[in-house]
Amino acid sequence: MSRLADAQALLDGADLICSAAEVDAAVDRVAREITVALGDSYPLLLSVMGGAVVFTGNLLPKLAFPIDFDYLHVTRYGDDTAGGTLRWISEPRTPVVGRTVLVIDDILDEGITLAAIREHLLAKGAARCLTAVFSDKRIGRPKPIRADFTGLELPDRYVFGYGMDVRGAWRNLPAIYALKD
Ligand SMILES: O=P(O)(O)OC[C@H]1O[C@H](OP(=O)(O)OP(=O)(O)O)[C@H](O)[C@@H]1O
Ligand SMILES: Nc1nc2[nH]cnc2c(=O)[nH]1
Repeated sequence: MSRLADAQALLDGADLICSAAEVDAAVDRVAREITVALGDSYPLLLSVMGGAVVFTGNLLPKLAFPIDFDYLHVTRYGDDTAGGTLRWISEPRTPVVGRTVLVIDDILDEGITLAAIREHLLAKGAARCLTAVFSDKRIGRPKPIRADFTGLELPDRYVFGYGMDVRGAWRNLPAIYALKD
């Protein structure tokens, strides 16, 4: 099959688990919560590439207070559906020393990625490191970190859409889908 046909077959065989309207409502709520918590602190927002790109792009215009913005890039899934070793691809260029930092990511699954990022930023001198995730997967096991702001809880299935890929595809979907178990 071609890559195009492969990608279409993945979507056709998946379940819609969260509509675009539910996604948008969750992002609105998270934006309000972040505004209450951080509106006076001129935070540095760090988006975790590449999955957080859609959440970040929708969240930022809803924050009506001054922020600095930068990104970092780490990955541990690649095109796979199971996580491996965390790889740092790029560090934020903006110094974090003494800053209130808000890390923005698309999904908290086992929590390994976000816990490592938080530890790294605090070790580099961030005064405070908060985290906002678009989604938190109910994995039924303890995680090494809890997000300070969470959009949606998702079932323990491999999900995609709204920034999250399946075999590299479909980050551009406005709703959330899950592969069949
Ligand atoms: O909680 P964990 O089990 O550590 O998984 C969460 C991470 O997995 C995804 O990144 P991925 O490694 O797929 O990179 P990507 O953002 O480029 O897709 C996602 O964007 C999170 O950063
Ligand atoms: N696309 C995607 N990335 C993930 N990273 C960790 N869990 C997931 C998941 O369920 N889907």
